[in-house]
Amino acid sequence: MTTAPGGAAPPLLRLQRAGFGYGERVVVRDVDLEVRRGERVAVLGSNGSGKTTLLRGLLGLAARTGGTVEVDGEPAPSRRSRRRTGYVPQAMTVGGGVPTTVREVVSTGRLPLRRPWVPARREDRAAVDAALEAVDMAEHAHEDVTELSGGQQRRVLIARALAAEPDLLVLDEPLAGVDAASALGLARTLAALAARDTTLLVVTHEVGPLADVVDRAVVLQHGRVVHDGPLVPELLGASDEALERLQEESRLRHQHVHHHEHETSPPPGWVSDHREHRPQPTADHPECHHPGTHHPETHRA
Ligand SMILES: Nc1ncnc2c1ncn2[C@@H]1O[C@H](COP(=O)(O)OP(=O)(O)OP(=O)(O)O)[C@@H](O)[C@H]1O
Repeated sequence: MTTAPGGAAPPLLRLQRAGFGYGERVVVRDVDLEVRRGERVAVLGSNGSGKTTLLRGLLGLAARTGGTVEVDGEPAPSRRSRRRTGYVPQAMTVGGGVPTTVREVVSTGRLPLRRPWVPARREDRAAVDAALEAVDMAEHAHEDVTELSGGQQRRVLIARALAAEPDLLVLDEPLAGVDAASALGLARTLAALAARDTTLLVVTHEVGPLADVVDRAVVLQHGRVVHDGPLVPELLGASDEALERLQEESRLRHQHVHHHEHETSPPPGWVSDHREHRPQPTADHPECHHPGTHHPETHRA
């Protein structure tokens, strides 16, 4: 672990005023986000709000249009940061008709750490075993992945990411596209990972099934963070409409706070959406400025 000059460990992930997009198009902007070791953070937001782009951006799979990304205090993405970050993409299943065992798929997660042409070492096999155990798929290790349910396949992909022993596991909609029973199994798997203090960043539409897993929620709206804090009850089972309502409440609160000449701070978890909704500093009100810097640990439940 890298240690900051002051001696304190940096957050595992730190985004400062980060923006991401595609070509000329900026989709996510001005994101300040810190994830500390052991935190389990859900990224919520309605369709098209930029959740996947945020994940892809911090992994270096979408273009960074501004700001900075750091993993463990070092600029990311880098070779090192990629190794430390496990990624389970959205709606991906394993298949293609070629019979492959669960163990073979999980073992591919180990490849970035292995030297070419060198057979798997004992620690490689142990990491694969541990990953299979972590997602409760050890007893299926020799089965053909194409014959597993969608939920089981998703668990195999989580295990593949875990096989590289990442510090941070990033999952995009892990519960999407599987039946209710499989979603429950996956939620249990994630809860088991959470119990082992795995650091998780999970994009999800529905945080309800993950209520026991995540300890913090970040809500995106139109590519900006409008909430970063505890998983408040309004967010559980939040529909797109509920998220829109939260944003409107946030906007009204900010207006109210501003109207009262900053007598009070926004309630915990509410992040200033100052670009769109808050007045910018003017010659008349030079003090009217709301830095976006946010310290998540002050917002934990
Ligand atoms: N490869 C791409 N090229 C150009 N624009 C893209 C690309 N991928 C996504 N976008 C656009 O970026 C915006 C945000 O998409 P993104 O997938 O990040 O949202 P999301 O919140 O994850 O949505 P959903 O919940 O539907 O998955 C959308 O308007 C989308 O059209």
